[in-house]
Amino acid sequence: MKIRPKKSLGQHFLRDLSIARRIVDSLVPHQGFQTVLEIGPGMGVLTQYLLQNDAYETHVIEIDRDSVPYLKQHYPALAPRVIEGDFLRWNLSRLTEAKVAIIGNLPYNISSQIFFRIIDQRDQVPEIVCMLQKEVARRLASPPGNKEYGILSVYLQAFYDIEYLFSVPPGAFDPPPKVQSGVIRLLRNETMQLACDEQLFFRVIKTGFNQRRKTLRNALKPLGVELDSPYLDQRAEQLSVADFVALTQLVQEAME
Ligand SMILES: C[S@@+](CC[C@H](N)C(=O)[O-])C[C@H]1O[C@@H](n2cnc3c(N)ncnc32)[C@H](O)[C@@H]1O
Repeated sequence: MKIRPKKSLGQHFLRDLSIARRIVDSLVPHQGFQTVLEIGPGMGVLTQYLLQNDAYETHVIEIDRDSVPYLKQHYPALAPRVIEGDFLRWNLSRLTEAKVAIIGNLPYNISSQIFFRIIDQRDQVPEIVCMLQKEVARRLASPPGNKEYGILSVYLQAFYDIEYLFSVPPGAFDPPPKVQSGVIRLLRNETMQLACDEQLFFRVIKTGFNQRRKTLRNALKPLGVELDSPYLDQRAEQLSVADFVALTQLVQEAME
């Protein structure tokens, strides 16, 4: 018996097995993790290939109550490692204190929230491979100076190197989504420590992009600080992560 797809849970089941294998093969096991957590396994199309790899132990977290018994029945070896729960309310430390790689064909309606949760737990997450709406995937991997570059691109690129891997057409799913999909890989950039206050960094980025067509001189007015910097003549979408770090340091000094 198959699971009837629920729109509210963003369920579009991948039915193209060659794509499923390609997604799982995109994980780079030498990243120093022995545990993989799959978000939203559904009927296990990715899980079946994850279970074939002995380099790591696979766990899954699934919110759908119909999916949990399905997975336990079809993959008995996985049964003790099926978590019934909401990833957005769940801490990785409940699973292990060690590193955990994350994989998933994400529910597109909550993909940004999933990334914010991962950023909060980033020191435990060396690698993420996921499929999401193509437009969002492109945006996250976009370099500065591009219209696609936005708030979440800068937040994530501060901590991860992001690579757009390949696109997946709607016909590969049941039911087909209305949009194209894209697969990305994020590798934790250990060398880059955030050399500024993190909360302020997030605030500067958010404020700058809130009025992304304006120069930062105008867009950052809500911060209420007097600044003098060439960055102010640019727009938020033109600044790299390193530029935002430097700008945040200037804002911090001006606030002191
Ligand atoms: C796009 S489907 C992918 C299903 C399966 N991995 C596949 O590729 O066919 C997204 C999956 O995420 C699950 N899901 C939705 N919200 C979730 C949440 N907050 N936590 C965990 N799983 C969730 C859905 O029930 C669904 O199975």
